[in-house]
Amino acid sequence: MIVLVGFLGAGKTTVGRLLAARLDLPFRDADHVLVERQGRSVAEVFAADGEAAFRTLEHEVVDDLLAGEDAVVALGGGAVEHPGTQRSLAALPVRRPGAEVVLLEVDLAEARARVGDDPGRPMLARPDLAAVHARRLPSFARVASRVVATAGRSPAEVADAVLRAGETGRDA
Ligand SMILES: Nc1ncnc2c1ncn2[C@@H]1O[C@H](COP(=O)(O)OP(=O)(O)O)[C@@H](O)[C@H]1O
Ligand SMILES: O=C(O)C1=C[C@@H](OP(=O)(O)O)[C@@H](O)[C@H](O)C1
Ligand SMILES: [Mg+2]
Repeated sequence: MIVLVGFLGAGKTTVGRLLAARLDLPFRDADHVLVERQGRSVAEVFAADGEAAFRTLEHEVVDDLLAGEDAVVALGGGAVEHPGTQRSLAALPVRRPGAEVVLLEVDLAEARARVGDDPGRPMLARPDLAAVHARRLPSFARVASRVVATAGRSPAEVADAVLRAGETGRDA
């Protein structure tokens, strides 16, 4: 199992799909599963129930995916903010030997350039997005067993780097 973490716009969903095709594994995206279960979009859940409720729903989805079939799993950028999700990710290598949590790195400016003002990503409306980015960095670093830079790389090149990083833990 490969689990992709990283800030919104890092390319988790895009690269995850490519990786799954290369590895001949199913692709699972926590946001897609949540939307399917809720019958509502991410933006609708944020607007009606708030971010804290979204994080609880997200945690349930992530735990199910981490315990489920072998797959490439893309998480949402804020999943690591939930303490239960942090614990589940930290426990993954023990529960599933060989499983990897891969951090796709992206700085805030690049992330913003990639996603524009996508109304499907309600976090973009936050005035303190820079602080959100900064406070997630230690959580990403704590849970990741591999780190892959995405700046200046196409999604296919990032997928290559993820596979290469399997040998060293870092792609550079
Ligand atoms: N390495 C990359 N370089 C440039 N654009 C990218 C890259 N990876 C993803 N993108 C683009 O950035 C946007 C966000 O990608 P997405 O896969 O949804 O990221 P995430 O799931 O991490 O939020 C999409 O428009 C996607 O095509
Ligand atoms: O950063 C965040 O808090 C979020 C990121 C989104 O996923 P992506 O990282 O795939 O955009 C999605 O889970 C939701 O909009 C919240
Ligand atoms: Mg995504």
